[in-house]
Amino acid sequence: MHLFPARASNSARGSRWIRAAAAVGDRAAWFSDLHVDSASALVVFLQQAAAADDGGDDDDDDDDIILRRITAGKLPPKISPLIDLPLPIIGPLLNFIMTLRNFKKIEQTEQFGEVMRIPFLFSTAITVVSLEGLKIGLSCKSQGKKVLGTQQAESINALWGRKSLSNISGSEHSRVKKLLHPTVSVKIVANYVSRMESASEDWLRDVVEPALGKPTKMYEPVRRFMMEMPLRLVLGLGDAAPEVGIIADRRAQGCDNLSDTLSEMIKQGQLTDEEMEDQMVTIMLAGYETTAAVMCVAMHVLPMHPEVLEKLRKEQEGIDGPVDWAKFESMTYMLNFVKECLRHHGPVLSFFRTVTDAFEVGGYKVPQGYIYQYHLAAVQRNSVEQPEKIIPERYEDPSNPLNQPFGFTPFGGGEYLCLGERFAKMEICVFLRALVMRYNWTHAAEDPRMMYAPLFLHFTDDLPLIFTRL
Ligand code: HEM
Repeated sequence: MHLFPARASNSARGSRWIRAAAAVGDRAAWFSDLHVDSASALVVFLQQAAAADDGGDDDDDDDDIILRRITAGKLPPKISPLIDLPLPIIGPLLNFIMTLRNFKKIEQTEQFGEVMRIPFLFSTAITVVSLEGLKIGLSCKSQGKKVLGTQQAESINALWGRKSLSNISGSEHSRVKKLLHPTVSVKIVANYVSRMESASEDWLRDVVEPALGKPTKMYEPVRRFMMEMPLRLVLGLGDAAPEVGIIADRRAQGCDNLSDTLSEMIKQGQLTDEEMEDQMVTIMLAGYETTAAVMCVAMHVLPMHPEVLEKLRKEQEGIDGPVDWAKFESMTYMLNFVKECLRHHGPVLSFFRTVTDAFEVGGYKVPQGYIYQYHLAAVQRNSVEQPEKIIPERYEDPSNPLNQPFGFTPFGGGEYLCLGERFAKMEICVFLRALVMRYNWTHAAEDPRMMYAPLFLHFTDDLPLIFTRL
């Protein structure tokens, strides 16, 4: 599947993308430096799309979304990554960086306890690896009182936008989120099931088939693949949409017959253009790396769990294609397997909030003004027996801690609960169905390397696998 065909059918869009991509080059490097890897990868993807899309006139580029933002000089000067704090004291920072590696956090907890303090010169972060800490982080409340507010690095703010769901709070956040829910409803996401199925089949044909029998690095190709789907969902790109996701053009041309997120937002007529733009950028960035990571975790664990693979195949063999929403919902074993992948190596390590009011966690006082880091991945992984093992049946047992409130939170919770959960699960299940029905595979490297860098799970050796046809 190619989102942007090598020859663009028409268009104003070619020149716009090419000019913006040219301007963006060094900014992409800026992002890589900061390890804001997802932004960097998306920029490269867009540049390549521009290169493929070579037609066009000299239309103005007012509406280019990510590119305009990146080239508009809105970015803050280069300072420390992630939480934009003043210069740190070296020891704690090194410690902090080291803990991002895989599940070192769990080992650290054994050494230092579940609540750790990271002093910086002018500020302090508290990092909490416990269920109690997670509950406070997700609900933003302690003992019923609101104690946490949003906290994003200035660099992320600049890229995602000040009106991004991730950067707004309180009644503004509730209003925008309420308006966004219908744009990712079952009705909308269901439209993408068959697209995801055919896109997955095309992708397997293009990427896996030519590599049969040879070690092939899967992580990067999967990531690139997963960049395309949010762009389709959000902007309708490559589908019926008349233009490259442009708010003004879309409004002018009418979108009554379109059902992507942007068209739905325009039809609602309740969000400003800035609000819509920021949500689109947010969804594009939030929506691909996470999903790609889960698909790769699935590919990583399945060769070590042949009994699970067999059950997955059995379930899928009982479901005739093509898949639709009802068939997707009937994939209960597959859904439970995907949950296990999310538990085994949740794609999101942790999140940050700002302490707006002092509170206590794990017997420690957390003062106002501190930064609060709560951990999703490590807490969940630790919450079951035999955490290394993939056991989809865990989700069938109501007494399992995973099935208790806050027991399973890879998509977050509370007011900031992931907007794309439904879409993500559909994408992953439909992709895995296509994969397990066609191939067997083994690891080409003995010890696949995974790490959180900085907050999202990455396969640093690109997950080399060897596929054979079933
Ligand atoms: C397996 C895949 C995914 C995982 C594990 C995941 C995880 C998360 C988590 C943990 C949050 C909460 C952030 C916080 O507490 O501040 C979140 C928020 C969000 N996610 Fe996802 N996500 C995934 C896929 C997606 C997809 C596919 C989309 C879009 C189509 C998406 C869009 C969003 C948005 C817009 C938010 C912000 C919600 C808000 O602030 O109210 N995510 N996600």
